[in-house]
Amino acid sequence: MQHTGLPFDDIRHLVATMPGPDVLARAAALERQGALLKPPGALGRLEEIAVHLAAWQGKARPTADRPMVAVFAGTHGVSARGVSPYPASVTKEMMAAFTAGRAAINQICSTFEAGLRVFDLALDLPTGDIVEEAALDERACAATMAFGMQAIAGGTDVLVLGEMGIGNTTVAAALCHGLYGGAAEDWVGAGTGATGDVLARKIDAVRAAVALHKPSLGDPLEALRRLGGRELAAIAGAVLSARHERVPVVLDGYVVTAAAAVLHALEPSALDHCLAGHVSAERGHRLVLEKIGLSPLLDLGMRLGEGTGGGLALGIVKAAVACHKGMATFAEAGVSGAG
Ligand SMILES: O=C(O)c1ccc[n+]([C@@H]2O[C@H](COP(=O)([O-])O)[C@@H](O)[C@H]2O)c1
Ligand SMILES: Cc1cc2nc[nH]c2cc1C
Repeated sequence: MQHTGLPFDDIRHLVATMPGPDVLARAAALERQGALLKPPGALGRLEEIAVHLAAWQGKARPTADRPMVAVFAGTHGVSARGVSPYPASVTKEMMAAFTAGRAAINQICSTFEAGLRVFDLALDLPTGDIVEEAALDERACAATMAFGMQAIAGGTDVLVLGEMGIGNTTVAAALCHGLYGGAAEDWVGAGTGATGDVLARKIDAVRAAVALHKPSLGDPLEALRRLGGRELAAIAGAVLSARHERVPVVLDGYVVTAAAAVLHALEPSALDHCLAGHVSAERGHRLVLEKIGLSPLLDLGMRLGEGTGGGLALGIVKAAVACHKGMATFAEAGVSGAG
């Protein structure tokens, strides 16, 4: 990696040198898909998913044997403005629940035999309040992105990204509003259940934060450090390192998608190795998915975060891989093809 002084330069270099899909693996997977015991296309998106994994893993026979859910947790200065019904202390309390195996994401990981890693990103140190200052300075943002690159350490074949952070649907909304414009209201939803005054403060905070940082928002990494937070920076780093290590990624809800959108804004092909696990019920999620050109696998009205929607989509990913791997071909089964 080049070291030219400014921390974001290293990130920009990683974005500029991302590998593309393995076209030979993709062609081989497609050829097998065409020979399997089913009318062509009859497995719908399961077929696309298997071929996507083949192309981005660089394997003619894709795998989902060692899936990993990585949950990044951060604390947000803006939460002191009363933009969430819950106090910031819930973030740490939920970390204890993840460790004890008692949160929703633990049950989803057990269901699909996925690993779970939880990362505490300086939870005692809230980021700057985005309405008054940048969430992070450049060095801290780049360092946190580099930290997020650990998500795939030790080896995994599919990475699901999740997050935990009271107040982070406010920063996700600010980031999307900063990247894509529109009105603040287009990007702000209930989060953990904001209504009335809480929701009004949330909309005001998003509008004010974007107005304050406006002159710098042409650079997506500046948008991330000014309007985002530690878990969002780590998620962007994890998406980027997964690309370099040929690990396909499943995105979770609004917050994870907003973080990934930063990379898409830097380079439109940056999320080509990603699948959208689901569309959450959070206002803004469907719109940001449209902006980055991803179509969600599931739409179950979920709005929890933690990687739960992405983790649930792992079940579909695993089934897609199992069909691609285990089905007989027409020739093997001795079944007649179409006349
Ligand atoms: O990602 C989503 O779509 C999503 C939608 C609603 C809530 N959340 C979760 O709720 C928390 C943030 O909500 P809030 O109201 O505190 O901004 C955070 O821990 C997220 O994981 C996440
Ligand atoms: C209980 C609770 C669990 C969560 N998981 C992700 N965000 C959350 C927010 C709350 C409040």
